[in-house]
Amino acid sequence: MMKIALITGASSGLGREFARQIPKLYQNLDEIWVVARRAERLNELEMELKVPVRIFDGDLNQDYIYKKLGIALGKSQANVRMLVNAAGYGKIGTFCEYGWKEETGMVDLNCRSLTRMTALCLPYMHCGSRIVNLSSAAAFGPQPGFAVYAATKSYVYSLSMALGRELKGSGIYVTAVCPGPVDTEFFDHTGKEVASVKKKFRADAKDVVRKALIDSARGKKTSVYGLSMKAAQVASKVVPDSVIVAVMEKIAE
Ligand SMILES: NC(=O)C1=CN([C@@H]2O[C@H](COP(=O)(O)OP(=O)(O)OC[C@H]3O[C@@H](n4cnc5c(N)ncnc54)[C@H](OP(=O)(O)O)[C@@H]3O)[C@@H](O)[C@H]2O)C=CC1
Ligand SMILES: CC(=O)[C@H](N)C(=O)O
Repeated sequence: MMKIALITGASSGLGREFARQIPKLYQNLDEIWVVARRAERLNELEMELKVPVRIFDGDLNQDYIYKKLGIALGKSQANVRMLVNAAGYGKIGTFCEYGWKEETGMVDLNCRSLTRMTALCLPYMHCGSRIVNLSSAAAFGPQPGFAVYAATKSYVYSLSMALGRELKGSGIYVTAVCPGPVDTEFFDHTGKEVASVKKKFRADAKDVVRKALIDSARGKKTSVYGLSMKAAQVASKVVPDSVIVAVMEKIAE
């Protein structure tokens, strides 16, 4: 059986950082499989990494990429040691500013494709395998002006928690990674300027990923980087939603 890690969204930001750090922590991997649309970026990553890389360039909102992956998983009798679902995007702005295509596009990539990828890989996962899902601190409460994005991340958080519970006993652990703002290309695609407070306090992708991998190795259900985001997580459990919405609206101004 071929031991692999499969990473979506590996052409930039957090996904690419996972591809860089995973081989340092898991030295017995035969290959790393990377998924994203920009093939040239994935080629650069392949040149950079010492472990063999298999490139799946394609759009996760289309069927063909899952078919290609499904065939490859079966043919190589893959043992998926780690699945990182990092592909995702978010548009800043009110619900009515964007058409349905953009709103449902976020749902399709952030929720649907993550769910489909997880379903595709699970039969190839065994005791000790890890699923790392990129949720966000946005999962901790509704965000006016980032409504659909925050809702998709709540979905990822909820799914990760429940799936982790269902898999209890199988030795497969699921970790929802919930960072605050991280310095990646994510904010080049948000359509609008991000709130200044989010700009000021961006975490480094390297640190977020390092912590996520340690938390995943320890079988933790969530990985929350930084004191302020940990405080936000705790606050979300005790502060009423109406207050959270009002605070998030203020932050977005
Ligand atoms: N940056 C941040 O502040 C935070 C980010 N997150 C989450 O982390 C994850 C990674 O984000 P981040 O690294 O910051 O953002 P980036 O924009 O740097 O990376 C996004 C990745 O998703 C891939 N992607 C986008 N659309 C598709 C598609 N249709 N099919 C296949 N791949 C696609 C991109 O590759 P390509 O364009 O080549 O297809 C890219 O590799 C996301 O889920 C995001 O929501 C969570 C909290 C904070
Ligand atoms: C993009 C993110 O997910 C981040 N947590 C934010 O709310 O800015």
